[in-house]
Amino acid sequence: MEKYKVVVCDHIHEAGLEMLQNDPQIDYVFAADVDKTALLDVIADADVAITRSSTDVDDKFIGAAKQMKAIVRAGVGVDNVDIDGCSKEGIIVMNVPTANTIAAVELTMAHMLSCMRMFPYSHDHLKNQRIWKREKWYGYELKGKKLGIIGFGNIGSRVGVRCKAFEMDVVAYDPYIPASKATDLGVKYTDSFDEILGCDIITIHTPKNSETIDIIGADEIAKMKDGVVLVNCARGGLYNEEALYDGLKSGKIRFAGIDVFKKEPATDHPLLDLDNIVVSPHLGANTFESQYNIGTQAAQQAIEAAKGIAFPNAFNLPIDETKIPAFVKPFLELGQKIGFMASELNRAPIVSIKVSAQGDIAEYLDSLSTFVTVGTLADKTGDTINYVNASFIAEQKGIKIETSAELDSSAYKNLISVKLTTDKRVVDIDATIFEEGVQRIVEVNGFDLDVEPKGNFTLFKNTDVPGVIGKVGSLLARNGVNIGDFRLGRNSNGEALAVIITDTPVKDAALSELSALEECISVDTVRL
Ligand SMILES: NC(=O)C1=CN([C@@H]2O[C@H](COP(=O)(O)OP(=O)(O)OC[C@H]3O[C@@H](n4cnc5c(N)ncnc54)[C@H](O)[C@@H]3O)[C@@H](O)[C@H]2O)C=CC1
Ligand SMILES: O=C(O)CCC(=O)C(=O)O
Repeated sequence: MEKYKVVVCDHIHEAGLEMLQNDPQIDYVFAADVDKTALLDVIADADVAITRSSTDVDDKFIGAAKQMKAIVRAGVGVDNVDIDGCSKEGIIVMNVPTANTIAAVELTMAHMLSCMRMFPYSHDHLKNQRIWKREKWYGYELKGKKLGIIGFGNIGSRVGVRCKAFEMDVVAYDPYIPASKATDLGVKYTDSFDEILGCDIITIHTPKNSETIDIIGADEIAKMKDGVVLVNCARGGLYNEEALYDGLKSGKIRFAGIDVFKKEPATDHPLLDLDNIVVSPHLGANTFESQYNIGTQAAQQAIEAAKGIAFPNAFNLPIDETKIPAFVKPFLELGQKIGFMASELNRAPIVSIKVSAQGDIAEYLDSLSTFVTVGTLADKTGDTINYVNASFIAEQKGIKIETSAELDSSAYKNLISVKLTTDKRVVDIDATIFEEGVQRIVEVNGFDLDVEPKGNFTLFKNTDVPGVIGKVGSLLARNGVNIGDFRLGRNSNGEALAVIITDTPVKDAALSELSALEECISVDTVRL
């Protein structure tokens, strides 16, 4: 069995580590406590690395990662990942985009309220200095204040919604969204940065890049209202730190709530000397809920990437973004996944791969076919497959690749089908993505299904007679296997196909028992 090395470079939730531990094909190394120089040796033969903001993926890291296929940034910001450098070495960079959104939103609210009511200071006064001085702690209300949000993405937009509930007058500045994204939420949209600078409170939620570094500097602060409040729970350096310090020192900025610093850890930062600032040590993602979500999603993405099943949330897939619209990208990922699934269900020398598409995605058949081929051949040909060499390797192996744009005859807006022919049999899988981004396998070998391509799959085909579901259920229970989901498809030949998704992989002994059932036609497993 092929094994893959995944190095966890920073702390992630235990549940994510367990997922890596429980996958028989993954050898994982927990290196969060390893010194960053020693880490370079640990990653030398790694297939995938999971990183957070404490690990910079810079030229040293990339140079040391000789076999790396992918990096999963367990969080949103990839400003500490050299994406171009990774692309040059063929390393795919992924993030986990929305798992910590709510945690960052709520921390922003905590900072905003702390700035208005100064309660970290009054808390310290009472708790640590034992002073009861109510007249010292007059603050301000959020109600009626004008809030300027710079960057109206996942976090900024949710901050906007919460601030509307506080009866604030909310205005968003984000040149990369349609105005309706704000106005639909009852938030005013502006394309005037000066309007934002004129607000009572300003909060920023953009990525950190060449356009946003120092987006607020001395000149912008000079244009602000006296007594403005600034919040930054996005990235250090979006507000120029020297200008922020001067503004706070002079009292032009009344208060600031800051979670992030240009250089972290920031234990010796001049901003910490001021007494009109509330700070936290980059805690935007620090809730148990978000760490669970990020840890498990990062582990899932790392497993999929290591095996070549899919590269979800990738930044640098070899796709020309100007030629391939955003809605097609998830279908490419899905195509790779069902290509992988088809080849796992049909483990024999491959004769041909046929990729068909219906709907608007049919225009992008060549790209779909490349991704399906990568998934199908991932680690099955003894070669390292990537998006550049996939069709070349297929050709070298004598595998015929066919594509076809089908007529729109199905009930689905877009449908991708993979038909994998080996010298033993044919496996045919159809899949789609619904409007909400939900991936679904809708047909396997002529059996209609409705199942998410994720988890430990056992495909049990049987003669369609009464009592089989009960037998299969109790057999698995006897073998200590818990069923998470059970989907059934039937055909007109008196056969049924059960797709059983289990919490843990079904072991060989149980598979043999399943095959021995008199109704059984075939049993296959695949882990996605
Ligand atoms: N403090 C913490 O622990 C955390 C920090 N973050 C950071 O928060 C920030 C926002 O994250 P998300 O909302 O998830 O990202 P997102 O990608 O959903 O939203 C970012 C928004 O910024 C906009 N934007 C880009 N350039 C802009 C510009 N020049 N002016 C105005 N808007 C611009 C984009 O159009 C987008 O709508 C990121 O920097 C991320 O790294 C995220 C999670 C936790
Ligand atoms: O967990 C981390 O590394 C911090 C979270 C963060 O800043 C992000 O997701 O962008």
